[in-house]
Amino acid sequence: MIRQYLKLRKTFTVFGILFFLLLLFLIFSKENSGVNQRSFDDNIPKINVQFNDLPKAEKFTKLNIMEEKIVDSNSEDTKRELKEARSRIDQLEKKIAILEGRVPQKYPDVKFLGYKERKRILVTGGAGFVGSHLVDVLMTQGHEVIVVDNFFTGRKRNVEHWFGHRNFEMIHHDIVNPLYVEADEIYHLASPASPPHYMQNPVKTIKTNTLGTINMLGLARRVGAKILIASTSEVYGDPMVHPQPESYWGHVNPIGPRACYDEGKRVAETLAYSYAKQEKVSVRVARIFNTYGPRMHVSDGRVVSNFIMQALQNLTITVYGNGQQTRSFCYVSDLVDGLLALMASSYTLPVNLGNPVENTIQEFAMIIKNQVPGCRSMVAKSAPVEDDPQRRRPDITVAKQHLHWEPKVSLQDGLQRTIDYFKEELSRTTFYNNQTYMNMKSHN
Ligand SMILES: O=c1ccn([C@@H]2O[C@H](COP(=O)(O)OP(=O)(O)O[C@H]3OC[C@@H](O)[C@H](O)[C@H]3O)[C@@H](O)[C@H]2O)c(=O)[nH]1
Repeated sequence: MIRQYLKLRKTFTVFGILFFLLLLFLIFSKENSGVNQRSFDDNIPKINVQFNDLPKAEKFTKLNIMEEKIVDSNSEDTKRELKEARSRIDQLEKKIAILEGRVPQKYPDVKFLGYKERKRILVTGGAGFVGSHLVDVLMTQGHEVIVVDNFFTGRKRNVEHWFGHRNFEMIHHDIVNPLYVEADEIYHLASPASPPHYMQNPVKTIKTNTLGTINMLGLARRVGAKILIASTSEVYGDPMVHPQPESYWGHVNPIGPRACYDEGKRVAETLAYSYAKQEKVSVRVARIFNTYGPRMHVSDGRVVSNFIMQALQNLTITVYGNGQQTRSFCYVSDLVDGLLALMASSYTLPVNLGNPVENTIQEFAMIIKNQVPGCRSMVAKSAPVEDDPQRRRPDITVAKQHLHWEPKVSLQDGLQRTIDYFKEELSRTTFYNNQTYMNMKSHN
């Protein structure tokens, strides 16, 4: 009797284990298929999903049928669209292959650094326009880079070529809330920088530059990191001294529409030197003047992107006010070199980083119009912007003397690279707009 009971118990135990294993198998296979689906959905634009769901052969059959019809109709526009569609499909196929692990992700070349030279560097706003270019250089130099961004104005696309790299980490986080990570250096760039963007959400802008800066300075103190604060030429306001040296205290309207940014950055500087004095934090402060280059958003709203986008589409180039206000434009790679030089130097007071070549905005509109081949845009004046600084040009004596830095890229070269970038962005946007339209038509 006892023997029979033991035999029966053994049998039930074996069945129990088998049943448990089966359950585990079912759960895991379900989760894995979910992960694949998620990463696919996250990375492929929604508008293309239906088409991309088709097997490759079927896609090309579809395209071939379209192509035959197009050859018949002999429409140049449609032929161009088809060519773009083919290249997009190719790109998406490659992306899918990488996501499915069929081919390894290819990264830009990265130097190997030994553990003594390799630093862990935090870049706040690292998915933004300037931040992402800085991240590229730091990664290429072989450092470990942690990007923190809340994607208010930054974009994953700017850094997606590093996704999965063992030296790269991306944290979706708003620095208005505390952050606990280990770092040797912090580049604190997070903040909207385009006037229409920061004016659209002034409270958020001032919170980022005050609370966000306190959090980053607190982090630097806790982990003993050196920190570089991205300040701005806007701390000089509408300047009464020209060109502006670092010793100039500025002329800022504390309650005007730009105050959230100007005063936010002024407080950020004050905080930096307070932490340096009281908590012995090692700080660097860069006063960044107008910067331009690839990865500016097409709807960034600043003058360079606005004028180039208008010129490329033969739209009216809108000069705000009388166009006699001046600016000096620095190409983004020059700025990044300046930021790196400042972080590496022992100079702790604020440093102007910008290109001293100055133009009126009216002249600048003509420069861009002339550099876009076949541009038929008119240049027209529109309402002035409230509190718009009338003159701006950096005095870069300090940067030259202490960082041995000055800009190298001419306005013509920099603009050419930027125009090429916006051309590509425009064809991308047109393509997706057309896709949406085509999809809508096929659904009707
Ligand atoms: O379409 C436009 C856009 C802008 N402008 C004018 O062009 C000039 C430059 O304007 P932007 O918006 O590019 O930039 P601003 O110089 O006003 O501010 C910038 O200063 C330096 C940085 O810190 C920031 O990136 C940003 O705040 C202004 O006089 C503006 O009124 C136009 O005439 N037309």
